[in-house]
Amino acid sequence: MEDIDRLLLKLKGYYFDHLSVDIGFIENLDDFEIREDDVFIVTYPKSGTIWLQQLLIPFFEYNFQKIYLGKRPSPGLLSTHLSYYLVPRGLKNKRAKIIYVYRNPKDVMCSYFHFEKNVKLQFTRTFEEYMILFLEGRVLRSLWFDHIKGWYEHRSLFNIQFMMYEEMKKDLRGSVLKICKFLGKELSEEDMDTVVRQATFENMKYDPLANYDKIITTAYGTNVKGHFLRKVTIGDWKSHMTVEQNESFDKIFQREMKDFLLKFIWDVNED
Ligand SMILES: Nc1ncnc2c1ncn2[C@@H]1O[C@H](COP(=O)(O)OS(=O)(=O)O)[C@@H](OP(=O)(O)O)[C@H]1O
Repeated sequence: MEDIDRLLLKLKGYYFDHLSVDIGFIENLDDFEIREDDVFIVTYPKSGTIWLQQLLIPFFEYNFQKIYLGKRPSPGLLSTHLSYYLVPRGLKNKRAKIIYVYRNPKDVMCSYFHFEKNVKLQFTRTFEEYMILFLEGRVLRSLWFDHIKGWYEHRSLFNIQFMMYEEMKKDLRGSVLKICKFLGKELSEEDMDTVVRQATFENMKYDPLANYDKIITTAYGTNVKGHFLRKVTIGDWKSHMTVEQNESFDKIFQREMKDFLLKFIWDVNED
């Protein structure tokens, strides 16, 4: 598993991408200026980052225009995969709002596996090997368990709203309403329809500005296979994991997530 370590760079106890990390920026992250009208999307990879961006960007355009264009030229919407302890001090002072999106980790793992396989030429892992790395946190952005537990257990430090990918999938409109409430904004029925419509899979899949395929090709080259919006489903893990793999995953999950309060949805038929 040595080549994994060549692709990853551990800084401050967290795995970054060796090729693209800006070490100076990470070293000085604590001082990064946070403005009160910033909104951060925080996720472990493959949990719905781009989806949330797609929801919030039109949302800002339609409703936050005055605030954003008048007050600050830089984007007020920022996304990060960082662990709670690495983010700027200003966020820990509850200066800005954070939306944390989480997804059941079996589907995260499968989505991540395909992503790595499709974009990285050097990636030769089998699913079995990747699962071991994922469960040990020897992947880009480190251990899923640490990420979600860190953010959730330190939630009182932040102005944070937790959103579940699967709930968004089952009730996108209800999820947008929840986000509106958190951001203290009201959408007209018409704006709500537009926001929801723009963030549906059907719209994003064929919109080159939303489906991320071009961005991925620019970042990783034209050898990239597959599509960024891949399965967009709940329970895809069932078509990847053997019964034994599932049992060993469950064992680790139960040990790591004992007493954890947030619930997860593992199956498309589950409420
Ligand atoms: N509109 C919509 N509806 C449902 N699901 C969606 C949507 N947009 C993105 N996705 C799915 O989110 C997965 C990618 O997650 P991220 O955006 O967090 O990836 S990344 O970490 O920023 O690379 C990836 O999941 P998989 O399809 O399971 O691979 C995307 O398909």
